Amino acid sequence: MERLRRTMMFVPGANAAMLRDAPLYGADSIMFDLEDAVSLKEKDSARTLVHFALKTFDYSKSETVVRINSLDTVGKLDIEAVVLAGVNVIRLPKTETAQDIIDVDEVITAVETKYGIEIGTTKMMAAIESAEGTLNAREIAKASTRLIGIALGAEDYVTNMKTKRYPDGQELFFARSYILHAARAAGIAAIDTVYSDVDNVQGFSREVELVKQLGFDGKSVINPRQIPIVNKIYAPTEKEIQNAKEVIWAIREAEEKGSGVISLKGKMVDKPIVERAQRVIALAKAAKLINEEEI
Ligand SMILES: CC(C)(COP(=O)(O)OP(=O)(O)OC[C@H]1O[C@@H](n2cnc3c(N)ncnc32)[C@H](O)[C@@H]1OP(=O)(O)O)[C@@H](O)C(=O)NCCC(=O)NCCSC(=O)C[C@@](O)(CC(=O)O)C(=O)O
Ligand SMILES: [Mg+2]
Repeated sequence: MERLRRTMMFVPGANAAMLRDAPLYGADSIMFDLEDAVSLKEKDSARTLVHFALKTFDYSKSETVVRINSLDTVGKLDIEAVVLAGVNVIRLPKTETAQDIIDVDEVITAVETKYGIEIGTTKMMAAIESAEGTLNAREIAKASTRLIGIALGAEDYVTNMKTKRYPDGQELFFARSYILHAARAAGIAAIDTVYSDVDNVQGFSREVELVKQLGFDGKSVINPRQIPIVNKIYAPTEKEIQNAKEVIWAIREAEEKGSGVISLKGKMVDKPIVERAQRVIALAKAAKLINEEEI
């Protein structure tokens, strides 16, 4: 079953207390930031802190992600420190081209080789934060077998587009749609961007509803208070769960009978319906609306 990534929580890499407490909030992925949430003079100490946090604290209930700096600054040092500490995923910010991904992939391979780590262990994500990156999203999403997803970084993107964020999100519609299509065509995850106004629960909820409707796997978040809101919106309804269970039971029955055609209440059930039902069940389990053994 594919991993759920409803929430990917940014944790500033220089904040030791936040690094320690990050696993308490139940984010599907914890994203330690060495890039824009860390000032220039704290880059080295944040890298060391994140390295030791990864080795010391128990993050096993979440996926661990580190947002590195670009390779033309201190990115290589970031990669070495976090690959050695066993991070699950490296997120490259401000990805412009497929070559950016290939370059980072090569550095990761060199580090894995140096430390005897199996090549390919460390996965990658690309954050797309500009017009150029958006237009290249299709090639970016297929640039490395390490890639598990691509994400929109909307604050940098709207700056590049000479606009700002509006409550209805119209300014992001093309980027969201294109990034989502690029991710789906490559068979990887699509993660929506952050919502910076932490206290605006209504605005945040509206945005989560929108990106769920579009098809995003989840959202980058910046504060633990945003996690239960995303989880609640991504949780399937009772009716959706019941329908999904009936679809799964119908496939099982068809398989037992050796029948290739699945029918439910007189209607044919085909592969996409089964896939959607499986995702509903995975989301319901993650939201603890049904237990693991139930289906
Ligand atoms: C927003 C705020 C200052 C609010 O502070 P507040 O103090 O009001 O928070 P409270 O709710 O009161 O905190 C209650 C308790 O939770 C703890 N707590 C809070 N946040 C926590 C957290 N993140 N991790 C662990 N712990 C946390 C806190 O320590 C306290 O613990 P305790 O004292 O024990 O009770 C704070 O959250 C925060 O700093 N967020 C991270 C910001 C950040 O990383 N920005 C960079 C990434 S975006 C970017 O770069 C743009 C982008 O690149 C994005 C893209 O690419 O997608 C693009 O272009 O769009
Ligand atoms: Mg950014």
